[in-house]
Amino acid sequence: MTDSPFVRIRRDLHQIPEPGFAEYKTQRYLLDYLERLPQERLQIKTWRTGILVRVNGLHPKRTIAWRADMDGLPIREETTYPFRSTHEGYMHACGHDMHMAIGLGILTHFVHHPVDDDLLFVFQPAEEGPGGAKPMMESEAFAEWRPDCIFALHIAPEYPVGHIATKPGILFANTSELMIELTGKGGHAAFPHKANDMVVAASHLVTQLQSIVARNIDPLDAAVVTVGKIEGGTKQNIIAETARLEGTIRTLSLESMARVKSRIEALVKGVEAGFECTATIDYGCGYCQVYNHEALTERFMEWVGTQRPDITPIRCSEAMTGEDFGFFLSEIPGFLFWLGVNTPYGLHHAKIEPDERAIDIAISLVTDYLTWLSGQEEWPI
Ligand SMILES: CC(=O)N[C@@H](CCC[C@H](N)C(=O)O)C(=O)O
Repeated sequence: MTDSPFVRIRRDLHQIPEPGFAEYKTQRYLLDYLERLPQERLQIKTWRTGILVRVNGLHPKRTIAWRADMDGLPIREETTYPFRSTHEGYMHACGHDMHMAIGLGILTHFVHHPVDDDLLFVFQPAEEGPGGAKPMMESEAFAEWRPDCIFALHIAPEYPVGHIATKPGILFANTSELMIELTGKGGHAAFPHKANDMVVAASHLVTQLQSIVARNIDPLDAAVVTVGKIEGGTKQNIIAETARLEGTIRTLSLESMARVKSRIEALVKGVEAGFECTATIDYGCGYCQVYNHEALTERFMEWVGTQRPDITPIRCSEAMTGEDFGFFLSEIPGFLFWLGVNTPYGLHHAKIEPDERAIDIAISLVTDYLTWLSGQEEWPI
């Protein structure tokens, strides 16, 4: 049992993870909660499966935004929780249940303790793909309440509870999804010379793709090419006519992103020639880097260090994670920080169990920070 209403909310949300742009039950749950709050200062709009909530300030001159993402992942949960996912094959394995509960906690605080400025809470769908941030930011609904600055957090399994980590400038990488379809000629397993086997072609391609980061990219300009899924063939004694690879590309620079893509295209052409097959490449969704506003982030780290002795701020390195929050930061000053949740299993792991004490810590940290920020005449923007 827990006394914290926001831990209970997190557990409720944990049980209903949904794919991007299909967060129907999640949206309903959040709306039901919002509708039970005192309504005097609240304005609520939905955008697709997302929600925008404005908490009107006392003497508003500016709008400060807080963003939480909403979608789950196609992972079969293996936690020890009694409140496991009830959606078979889906799990909140990237902490978005924590992010939403924290978002509601911060919002609830300001409903009862308004500050001068208006606050905008952005519950954003489809962070894991195909990306809700960009279309949401381009929507009329968002334009009407466009904020002056925007902030977010992401849970970090590797940091202890009570620690946060961030840095000015680039924090997360540029990303692109990668889907490659190979089509050859199927046939009987006993007559390989009469077929073009796409399981063999795909296996060669996966191995060749590993050479891009090792041999085509400056080692000081980090890049990642990960193939996370392979599908091919239908039965053990049938030569596979088709195979499909699904993966993701991560780079710190846009030059490296272009270079990785051109090398993938060259290697795929080579496989087409070498294995007498045809191939298509689809880059799916791509996110721009998370680039933290330098002065705002420096000031935040300094503020945590001086105003919150219970919290340890860590100046971390950049990570090859992707986050479509980068699209918000490409136009609106702000930053994202990691929130320590101390668990041995990483993000996207079926056994991840974030330490829930981080929820109330984050709510109190962010409410304090936004209250302080709203009280500042001048922002370092
Ligand atoms: C924080 C996090 O884990 N984000 C995801 C974003 C994925 C974007 C897209 N589906 C892709 O795979 O490129 C991540 O995997 O970093």
